[in-house]
Amino acid sequence: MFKDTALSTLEKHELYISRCLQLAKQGTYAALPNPSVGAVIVHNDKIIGEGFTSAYGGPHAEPNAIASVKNPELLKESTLYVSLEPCSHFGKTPPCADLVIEKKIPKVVIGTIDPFAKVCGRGIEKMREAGIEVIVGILEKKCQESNKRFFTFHQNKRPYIILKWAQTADGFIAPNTQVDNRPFWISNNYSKQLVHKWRSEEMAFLVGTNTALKDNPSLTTRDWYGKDPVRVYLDRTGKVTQPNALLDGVAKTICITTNNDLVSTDKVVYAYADFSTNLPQQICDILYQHNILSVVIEGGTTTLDAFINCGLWDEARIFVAQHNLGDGVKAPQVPSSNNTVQHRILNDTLNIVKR
Ligand SMILES: NC(=O)C1=CN([C@@H]2O[C@H](COP(=O)(O)OP(=O)(O)OC[C@H]3O[C@@H](n4cnc5c(N)ncnc54)[C@H](OP(=O)(O)O)[C@@H]3O)[C@@H](O)[C@H]2O)C=CC1
Ligand SMILES: Nc1c(N[C@@H]2O[C@H](COP(=O)(O)O)[C@@H](O)[C@H]2O)[nH]c(=O)[nH]c1=O
Ligand SMILES: [Zn+2]
Repeated sequence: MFKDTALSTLEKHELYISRCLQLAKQGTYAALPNPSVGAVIVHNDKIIGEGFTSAYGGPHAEPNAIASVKNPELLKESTLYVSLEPCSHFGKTPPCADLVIEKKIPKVVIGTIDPFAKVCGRGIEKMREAGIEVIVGILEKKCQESNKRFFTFHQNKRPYIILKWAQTADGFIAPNTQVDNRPFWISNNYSKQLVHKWRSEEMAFLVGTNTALKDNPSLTTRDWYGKDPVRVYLDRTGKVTQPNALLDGVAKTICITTNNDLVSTDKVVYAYADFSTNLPQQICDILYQHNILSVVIEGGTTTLDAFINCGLWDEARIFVAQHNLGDGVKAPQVPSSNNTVQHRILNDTLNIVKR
């Protein structure tokens, strides 16, 4: 409640949309591949209802916020604040724009328009046609950033791409020769656990052929609670064979290959790519077709460099350990960015670089 308020109308709009963003954060990963949205219902400068998107397939933010209002009679005199345009289509749930109209909410303030082709302004249009006052574009950039995977997917027709690797202080990701079938570990156990948290959050993890062969990686979520990501590996000529861990069938796995004749099984889905030209873009197209909104490129350097060289990445998460290796597989380098944040994880440094 604003008593003796000095806030302008715009400041109030920004305050409530900020609250929507706080709420939306709680649903970010569970809602995928849907966006996570926050909604706040305000009556006479007082919040009377709040909600955010339920786990995928469940109700959206608006019905959750509406259901939380104790006295539904007040809806007719309230403003609905929502970080993303209310939907206008029948998906897993009915259109939220219809519900807003049905509940006779007279005013709606929206953070940003929905880039999804089936909505994309139609929710706004529907509500305006029903006589609702609709304001659009409050904290627009922040609202888009809050659903960066969803926006990248629908606007750029590719997943949000996170490059990730661990390197020694002197810039190596592995020794030249390593014990077969086991990764050479560089980062510490807490960093490793954080990576497993990311595995539970992002939709896919991808490795190159040499990494699949040398490390025999599982790419599953073991040191954190949650789902496994879709595992993706490159295998131009069919070098990765049983008993590689990537073929154990415990999680959906996509093999990108030049072999057109391979028939997908319950363990591996084969996807064709021409490795001689712009492979990263083809990988993006394949992941887009599989409805994958985010991918972590785990390495190795050849694979990471391929994405860096064609500018196909959004974020890099680089663990730097304190010890040296002297020689080995050189770590990739991303162009320096003034959008870099550094975290300390015991004796590791984690640099998060955004393009
Ligand atoms: N510290 C860390 O965070 C990590 C370390 N690693 C280490 O990295 C090392 C492997 O790195 P690296 O040798 O660079 O290999 P990669 O794992 O990146 O695999 C590269 C191979 O993939 C195939 N390929 C073909 N075309 C492309 C293309 N356009 N882009 C990418 N790959 C292509 C090639 O194999 P082909 O010729 O058969 O087609 C190529 O040699 C391992 O020792 C592993 O342990 C790996 C991941 C993370
Ligand atoms: N060596 C190294 C990493 N290696 C990455 O982890 C993969 C192994 O995954 P899993 O088999 O599921 O444990 C491996 O193939 C490579 O992609 N990661 C890191 O965070 N730090 C490290 O020092
Ligand atoms: Zn909706």
